[in-house]
Amino acid sequence: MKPVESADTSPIEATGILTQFGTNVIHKDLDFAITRGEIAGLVGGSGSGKSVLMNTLLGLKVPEAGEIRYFGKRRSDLDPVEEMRLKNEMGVLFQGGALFSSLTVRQNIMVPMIEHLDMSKALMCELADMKIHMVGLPPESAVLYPSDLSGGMKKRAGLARSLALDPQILFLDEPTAGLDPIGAHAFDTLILSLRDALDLTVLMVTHDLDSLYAICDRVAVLVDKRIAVYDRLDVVEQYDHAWVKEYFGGPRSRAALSTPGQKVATKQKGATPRGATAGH
Ligand SMILES: Nc1ncnc2c1ncn2[C@@H]1O[C@H](COP(=O)(O)OP(=O)(O)OP(=O)(O)O)[C@@H](O)[C@H]1O
Repeated sequence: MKPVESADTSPIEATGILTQFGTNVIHKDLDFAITRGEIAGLVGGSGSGKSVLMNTLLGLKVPEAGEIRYFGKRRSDLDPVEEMRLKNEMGVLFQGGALFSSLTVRQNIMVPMIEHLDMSKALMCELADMKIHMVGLPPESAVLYPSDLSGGMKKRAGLARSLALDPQILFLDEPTAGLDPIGAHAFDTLILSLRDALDLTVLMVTHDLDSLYAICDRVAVLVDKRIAVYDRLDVVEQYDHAWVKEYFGGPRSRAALSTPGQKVATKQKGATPRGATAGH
C-alpha cells in the first residue's frame, strides 16, 4: 500500500505553514520535513502548538497558508483513491489511547479495518490478534475492555489500533505520559523495535526527555511559532535560544543524561539512561 510514495521523497514535507484560530496565530512560516525511517521528536513549551501541528500534518486541520506534501505530492492533487490510501498510511496514537470503552481490545483494533478493508471478519480478527502480539500484549487481552487494562496496556492497545492498517507513518502524542519509568522504557523499546521491523517513520510529540534521548534520531523544537531547530540532540542542545537552553540545560535534562539505568538498544546516537521521570 504505497501508492503515493516515491523512493527518495520525504513522507511529509511542510513549507511556509500558517495556522491560526481567529486572530491567534499558532504557526507562522513553519517548515518541517521528516526523513523516511526516522524517529523524530517534537518538543516545545506548553501551548506552543505541537498538537495543532500534528493535527495539521495529519490533515485534520487545514493550514491558512503554506503547503504540505506527502511523499512528494500535495494533498490537493491527490485523487479520492490516493487520498484514502494516504489516510491509511498515517497511524496515530492520541494521548490516552482514545479507545472505545464499549469495545474489546480486538474490536477496537478492528474498527479501522471494518471502515477501510474489504475482507472477512474472521480474517480481521486474525489480523487484530497479530497486532496484539506485535505490541507485546498477551493474547487473552483481545477480549478485555479498556477499563480492564492498565495504563501501559491501554497505550499498547491504542498503538495496536494505530497499526491496524499497516501505516508507513506513525504519529504519537505523548506516548509515555502517565507511565512509570519502567513502563515508559518498555514503551520506548517497543517503538524502536516496531520502527525497525515495520520500516516506520515516526513523529513523536513528547515532554519526556528520557524518550527523546533514548529513541529519537532527530528532535524538532517548536518555539516562536516555527521549528527553530531540527537536528540530532547533541546539536539541538547547543542551539542558542532561551527556551532550548532552559529545557535541555535544566535539572531534569541533566538527570536524564546522568542517572544510571536501563538503556534502549538503538542504532542512533548513544542511548540515554532512563532514571527520573522527565517532563515540564
Ligand atoms: N480548536 C481550537 N480552537 C482554538 N484554539 C485552539 C484550538 N486548538 C488549539 N488551540 C490553541 O492553540 C494553541 C496551541 O495548542 P496545542 O494544543 O497545539 O499546544 P501544545 O504545544 O500541544 O501544548 P501542550 O504541550 O500543553 O499539550 C493554544 O493556545 C491553544 O489554546
